[in-house]
Amino acid sequence: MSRAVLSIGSNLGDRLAHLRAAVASFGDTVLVVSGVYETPPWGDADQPAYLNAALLVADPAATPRDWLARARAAEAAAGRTRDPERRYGPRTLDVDVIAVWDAAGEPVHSADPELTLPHPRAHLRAFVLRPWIDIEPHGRLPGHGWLTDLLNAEPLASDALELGPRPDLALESDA
Ligand SMILES: Nc1ncnc2c1ncn2[C@@H]1O[C@H](COP(=O)(O)OP(=O)(O)OP(=O)(O)O)[C@@H](O)[C@H]1O
Ligand SMILES: Nc1nc2c(c(=O)[nH]1)N=C(CO)CN2
Repeated sequence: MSRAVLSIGSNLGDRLAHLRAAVASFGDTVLVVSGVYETPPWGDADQPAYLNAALLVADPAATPRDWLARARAAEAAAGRTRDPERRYGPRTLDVDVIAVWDAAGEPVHSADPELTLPHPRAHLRAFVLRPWIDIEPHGRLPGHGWLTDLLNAEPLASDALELGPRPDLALESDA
């Protein structure tokens, strides 16, 4: 399994530092990094705004489970804290595996609750789709279609209008 799109987000502490550390933790598997977007909280409005970004990563040796394990390790390194009572509550770092493609370029599909692929809520989240378009303008979310169509469809269109890249913030893959 070789290629994956990851979504990273933070809304607690030094948000940019958490995102930079997440990118650094993926080392030389990182092919492309999106801009940084400040986004309104999705799913639970009573929390600070997030910084979100997307990464394209590749590693010929990595299985889908390896990407999940690396995502969890990055979250742990950021000292991720969560309120178990709040499903979509605030966090220092969230790293989600959005989609994975195998060595033949075919999208991986999985209904395993531990690793569902593509991510089951990606198509509902402008904070995932908008940064992803930065790194793959002609990308498709497997099973759902073109990223640009999804982002422009209701009900995401109104969310998307609030999303703006923060040109003052940048992620470096070797940060
Ligand atoms: N594609 C995926 N990427 C990341 N985690 C996943 C995925 N599919 C299933 N999971 C599982 O989801 C569980 C909850 O993950 P997490 O705490 O990051 O969720 P969340 O960020 O609160 O919500 P969401 O999954 O909607 O982003 C984890 O135990 C993980 O195993
Ligand atoms: N804007 C935004 N909202 C969220 C995010 C996120 O990364 N960005 N992550 C969440 C955890 O599932 C819940 N809500």
